[in-house]
Amino acid sequence: MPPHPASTATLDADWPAPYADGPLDATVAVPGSKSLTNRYLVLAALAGDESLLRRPLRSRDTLLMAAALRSVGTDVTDVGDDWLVRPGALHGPAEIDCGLAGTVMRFMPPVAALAQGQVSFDGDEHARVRPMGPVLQALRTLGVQIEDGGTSSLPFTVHGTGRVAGGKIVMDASASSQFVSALLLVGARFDQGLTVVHEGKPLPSQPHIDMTVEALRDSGVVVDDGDANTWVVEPSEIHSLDVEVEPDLSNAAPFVAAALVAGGTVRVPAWPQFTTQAGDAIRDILDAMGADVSLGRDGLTVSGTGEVNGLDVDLHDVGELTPVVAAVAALATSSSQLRGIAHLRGHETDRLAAIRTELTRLGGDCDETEDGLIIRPRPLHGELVRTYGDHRMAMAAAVLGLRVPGIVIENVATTGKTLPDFTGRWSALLGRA
Ligand SMILES: O=C(O)C1=C[C@@H](OP(=O)(O)O)[C@@H](O)[C@H](O)C1
Ligand SMILES: C=C(OP(=O)(O)O)C(=O)O
Repeated sequence: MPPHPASTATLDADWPAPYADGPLDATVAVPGSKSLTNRYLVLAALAGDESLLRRPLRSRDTLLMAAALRSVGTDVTDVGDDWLVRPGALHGPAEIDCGLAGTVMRFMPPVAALAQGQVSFDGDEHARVRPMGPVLQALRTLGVQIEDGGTSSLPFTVHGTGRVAGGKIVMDASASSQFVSALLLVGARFDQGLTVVHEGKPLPSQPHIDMTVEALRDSGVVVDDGDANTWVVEPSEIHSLDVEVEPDLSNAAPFVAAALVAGGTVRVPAWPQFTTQAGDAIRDILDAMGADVSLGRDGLTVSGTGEVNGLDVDLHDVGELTPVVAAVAALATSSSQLRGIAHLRGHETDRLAAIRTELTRLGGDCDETEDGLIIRPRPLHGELVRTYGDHRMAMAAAVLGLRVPGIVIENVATTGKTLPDFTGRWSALLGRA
């Protein structure tokens, strides 16, 4: 399929990460949450009337989601900083480019099942090895016809008939919480609603499922999540939304971690006091690693001295933070163990292997365990850090660069997956133009 414009925005440029030669003093405005933006987009496309998403994230993953929804009949229009979403009759034929976005490749097939016609999906080369099977299998169980050449992965084609009867599905979502979220987001539009039961090893990223349930309830959908690993979505209309998208707290993580690593203070305005974003956990993590962290009405303030403690932490709920936490841990004065993150092997890249390999190349000491990483701080040296098309590997390398002279980040534009102008924002953090 021809590349979508949102897919061609990456330049392979290597970027010398700036070294911090003094304490930081910066205020960083962080753009909207990827996870919230893409949930709101899907719900707005399925709603009965038009929705307004205020200050959504515009990055590769969300532009791909908007493009995917447009291609099946939804009108997504820029209104200043906002997006006006007008739902239309869902239809094929359409070709959807998922890029490397887990949210697009998992959330869109159930939407395509509600479209009349054929919808084909493909994405980046690595997207073809990200786990996808349980979503396709669940849709087949519900009677949806899908062709995937027997691979249970991208590329595949969904043959929608415009309606899905619904009912109950049992799936193993231990590889990704997005399998559950994907089905819950559309369940109210199935004739009988939908019951999803997870059976298997523990679910990762539970806060992301809670975020889905809250977004559904904000749209007037009745969801019963009272029993563990079971969600019941009543059939109903989906109400239109008028929502302000919170800043992306996982994208904020490298910026606030910088205050601990380099010393000084970093403030993030509009940090929500209550949130379903898993990335909020960075506050407790940085506190445990030695930062002074305070959340007030004006936002979050993180201060540090440059002295970092190691920690033992279970990141099962918030795997997104792993690369940045690993970078901070590599600069600590004692060892760290990061647990509960075996599922990161199916993320943008095999993140456990990528972190171990790159820290080792820099002179670090990092071991992979069955479900995580052990990091023993060692003096690190400057080197090209490979990013494997993973935005969070690039952000982690920038954190290391604050304290290790000579770090160069390969393909820094990969950060555009979830954060526009990362290099400009990172330079501004250090007071550089
Ligand atoms: O639903 C979401 O928005 C997400 C869920 C999580 O996925 P996994 O459960 O696959 O880790 C998270 O890591 C990802 O960045 C975003
Ligand atoms: C795992 C991530 O993304 P995705 O939504 O593509 O799964 C991530 O952003 O860290």
